[in-house]
Amino acid sequence: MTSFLSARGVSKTFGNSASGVLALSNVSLDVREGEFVCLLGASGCGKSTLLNMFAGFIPPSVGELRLRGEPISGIDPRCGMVFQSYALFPWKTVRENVAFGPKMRGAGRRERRDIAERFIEMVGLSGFGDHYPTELSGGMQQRVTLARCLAADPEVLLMDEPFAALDAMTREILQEELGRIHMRSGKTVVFVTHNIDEALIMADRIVVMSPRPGRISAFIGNELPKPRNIDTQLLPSYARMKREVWSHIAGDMAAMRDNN
Ligand SMILES: Nc1ncnc2c1ncn2[C@@H]1O[C@H](COP(=O)(O)OP(=O)(O)OP(=O)(O)O)[C@@H](O)[C@H]1O
Repeated sequence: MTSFLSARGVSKTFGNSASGVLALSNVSLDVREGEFVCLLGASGCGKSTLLNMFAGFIPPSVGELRLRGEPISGIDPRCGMVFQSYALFPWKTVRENVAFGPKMRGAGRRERRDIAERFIEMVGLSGFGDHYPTELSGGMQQRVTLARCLAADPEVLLMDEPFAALDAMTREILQEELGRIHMRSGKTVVFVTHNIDEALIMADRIVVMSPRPGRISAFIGNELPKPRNIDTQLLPSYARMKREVWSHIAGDMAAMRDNN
């Protein structure tokens, strides 16, 4: 079976090979269509580097990345990226921001408006279509970013710590909402985080990464029942999973200390 999104033997060195930084070493990963994968690990283990390679922003030094069996050789409209900072057009309204993707692919005025309204509603911002980003809170701006990405209808959502800048309560609400949107849309998601709870709430599968050099140290399937929300964290199975994930991360950190 051809995997939907894959990395095969991928390494990345920044700078020249003699004095450069080996950010990723021999990473292989297969993401199934519709799967929600979290890349989890401490700072500097290459999570963003791997995500940026899936997005086609940077090429690997060694190895290959593929989407639907085709090599990823540059930025591909089938992949939508959501960053930690909101990256909205400040001079456009919420509706215009969300309608940007459909406009780029040639949708007419009416269709653009309908699509924008649908996604604005999906992220819980009905009534804010005429507002400008600066008139919204950080959490609302991140909802707009998510709506804009979804409205462009990418096959894969690549998300780099999208909720890291938000307060804890807003983050939990948006995690729940993204989980709901994922269940409904069936999109494939690769989501970077260094937060174990976030990975446990969001992921179908957690890919634990460790630093120096960045590599994958464990794949952990997450069978916690869905939809997941704050109550999920009270389940005994949640505590068991958290202990399992933490034991991998703590093991990696101990190994790193011993090597220093
Ligand atoms: N453009 C670059 N030039 C040089 N080194 C880089 C570049 N991008 C990343 N690196 C290095 O590669 C390594 C992995 O970085 P990366 O940002 O992928 O890690 P990360 O796991 O996403 O970290 P964080 O959680 O802090 O964002 C780090 O040592 C980093 O300094």
